Amino acid sequence: MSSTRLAAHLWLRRAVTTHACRPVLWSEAGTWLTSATTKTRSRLAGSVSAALASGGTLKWEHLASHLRQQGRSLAYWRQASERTFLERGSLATRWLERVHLRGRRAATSGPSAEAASTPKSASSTEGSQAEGNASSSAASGLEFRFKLPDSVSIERLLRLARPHSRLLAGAVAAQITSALSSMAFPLAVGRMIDALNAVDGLEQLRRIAAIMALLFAVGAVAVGARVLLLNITGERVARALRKDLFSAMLRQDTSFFDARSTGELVNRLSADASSVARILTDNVARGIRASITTLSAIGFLVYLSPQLTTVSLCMVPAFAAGVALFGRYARRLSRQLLDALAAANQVAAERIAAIRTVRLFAAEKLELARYGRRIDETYEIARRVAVIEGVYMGAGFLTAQASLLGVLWYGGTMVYHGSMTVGALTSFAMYAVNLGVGVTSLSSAMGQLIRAQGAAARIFEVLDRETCAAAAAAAAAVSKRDAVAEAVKAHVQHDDAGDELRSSANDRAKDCARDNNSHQALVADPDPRPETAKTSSSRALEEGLILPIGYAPPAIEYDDVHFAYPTRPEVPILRGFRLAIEPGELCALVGGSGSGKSTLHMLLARLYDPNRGEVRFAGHGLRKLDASWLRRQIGIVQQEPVLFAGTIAANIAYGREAQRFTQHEDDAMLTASTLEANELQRAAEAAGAHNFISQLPAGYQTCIGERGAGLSGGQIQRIAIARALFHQPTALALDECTSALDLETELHVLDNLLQVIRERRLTALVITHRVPIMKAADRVAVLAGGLCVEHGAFSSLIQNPRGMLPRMLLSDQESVLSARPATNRATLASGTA
Ligand SMILES: Nc1ncnc2c1ncn2[C@@H]1O[C@H](COP(=O)(O)OP(=O)(O)OP(=O)(O)O)[C@@H](O)[C@H]1O
Repeated sequence: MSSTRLAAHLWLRRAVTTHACRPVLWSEAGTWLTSATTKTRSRLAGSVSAALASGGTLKWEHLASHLRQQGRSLAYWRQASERTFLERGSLATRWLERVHLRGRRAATSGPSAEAASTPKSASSTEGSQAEGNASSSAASGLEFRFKLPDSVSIERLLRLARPHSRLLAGAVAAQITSALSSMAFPLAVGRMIDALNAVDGLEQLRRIAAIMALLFAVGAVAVGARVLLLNITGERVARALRKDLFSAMLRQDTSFFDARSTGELVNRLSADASSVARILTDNVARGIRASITTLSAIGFLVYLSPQLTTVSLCMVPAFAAGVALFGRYARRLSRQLLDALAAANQVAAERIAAIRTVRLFAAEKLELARYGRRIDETYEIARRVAVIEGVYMGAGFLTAQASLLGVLWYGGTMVYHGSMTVGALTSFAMYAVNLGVGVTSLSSAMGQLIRAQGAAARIFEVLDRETCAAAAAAAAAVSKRDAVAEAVKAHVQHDDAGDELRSSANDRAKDCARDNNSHQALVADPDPRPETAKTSSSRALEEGLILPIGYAPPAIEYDDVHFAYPTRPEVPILRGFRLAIEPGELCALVGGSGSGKSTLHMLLARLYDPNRGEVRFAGHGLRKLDASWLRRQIGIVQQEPVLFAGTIAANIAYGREAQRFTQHEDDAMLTASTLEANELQRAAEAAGAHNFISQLPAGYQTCIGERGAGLSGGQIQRIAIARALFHQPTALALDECTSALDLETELHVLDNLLQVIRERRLTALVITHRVPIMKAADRVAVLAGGLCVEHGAFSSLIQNPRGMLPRMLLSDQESVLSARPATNRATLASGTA
């Protein structure tokens, strides 16, 4: 095996074994990877890790064939000099996501996928790997099982507590103290019994009692300290886990959320995190205490009678075998139980969030039954857990009792023959009981720890999942050093900022290129707005490229964009969409329902990446840009905007508040009241929201409920528009954002918006069915069949009798007219279409 292939092989193995999976056909991967660059390999490593972490069963043949395709494409990519490895990596990422989804479907569709992945196939493959025989592996259609781990290693679980090791050490010290103080008790009882026959018995009794009183006092303090320290440690572990988990969730790409429910994710944050934390800390302490009890009990037993100790320990091997069996079964059930509970919570969370819909359809009974079914499933698994726990604990108890009986019988015989005192036998029996308690408690702690592994697996699944965006960001960081200098030059030339600014920007670009830590690339800032209002800030963020575009409106370009949603990879939405919007141009986007108009916005904001082709903002491929910066540039108003519970002012200021927080994180949360009231009002006026807001009792400080509860649909839309405008974007992406308004208000709001777009010279991509907007737009683009079928001025498109636009408007009009009473027809025909 050549050194490159060996490196590729080692890489893939590392990526895969990290997630405890069984990979096959190493040599196949090696063959392809020899032609890949180091960077591509590292990208792909991330992708494979992500796919593995997400679980499912992936078909190796898919992976192999796609790797080959990637190899072919690589030659093409090499020719296209302006494209970086980043795109290649990203394509690989997307493909792996698709394979992952296929794998998930295969896993859910039946046991065949599972069956195909036999240990035999794995081992035979490892054999082929050792041989490094590419041809034999290529011919094979073996499967390669990406298995979601049922559990994580106990070692990894224990590592969660490492940052709190001091507290934990305190708790352990307290635990040891309390365990040792109580371990002296049986010895003291034996001595007391034997003292009754001694000459100075009373004196001995007094002395022993005094020592015991002291030990008990120390033990009581130790118990209190242990409980306190353990609780605090548990809470700290839970806090850290939740923060890490939430942060990992926020980092995930949008398709991650398409495939998972809110309830399930919230369940991981709440139940799983606290279960892991509590079980971890409680059981670590309990396990330590049990170990001390067990070991010291054995020590005392050996000290009192080695012969009798042998009798009492003869049951231990049988018990250990029981523990091992129980562990395997309990781990699997524990994971199933958590999954079932999460599914039940998902139903509850979704139905409670949509309680109005449930009521309107009088579906309470249906939902109760649905939830009941889920909970019954949970109960069924919990019942099985209870049964095996019961059997396990019962067997443990029986072992302990049998061992005690053996001690009493055999020890009694020894006392009878005079080879042991009554006191010693009493002490021995008590230590034997302690041993039983210690072993039972140790095994129970192990059992709990095993169950925690199941919950932890659900948490690590998210924590370990590398996102497409993260992969791209990492790649961007690598390529940014060169790109920043290039971009600064390009944009300063593009901008009207003048020679002075240009030279300053170039200076900074040179500085930046000199800077080894080019994550901190600073670029020129010709933006005269106050620091807090800048959207094209020169501030360096950690990831991607930040352009110094200042007031200059950006160009937006869709270049041969192909796209299918990751959750439905087989349904193409865009099939080579091309559209170039000039800086400061207002483009109206028209198309049938479901044609992919909103998808174009999603791609522009980089909530998804195209499968092929590129979206460019201000001349740069989106993958090269810092995603947060990009999103701050674009004011998006979705068709059904979502508001958060809080004041109206806080909702309007949301984007800017987030920006400020990112830039001055130390300042803690900025409240809306600290933000500029006048500007806020201007944004609301432009959105046509000021009038109704000022009529509310608390005006801008009026509190609204979750998802804007307490406001009408039209009011929510207007606040969302104000939120987008207050954000100070350089581009606007509006998605039928006035559809909930009455015609008069809508025209008023649209009028304001058009004025703002013109005044601020915003580049705008407005999805609409409204003729006034199409007329006002510089250009109308028509989307059909995943393509831009025509574009141009409204006046010219509408006059083309064979064009799409007239047909589309006509069919819209006809469907509206046929649905309305005759009296409205004339008005609608002349007013709207
Ligand atoms: N998250 C998603 N996952 C999978 N498919 C999706 C997703 N979002 C949208 N789609 C599908 O993509 C297609 C285009 O959706 P999109 O929302 O872009 O259409 P649209 O043109 O904006 O429609 P409308 O005018 O009705 O809002 C639709 O067929 C839709 O079912």
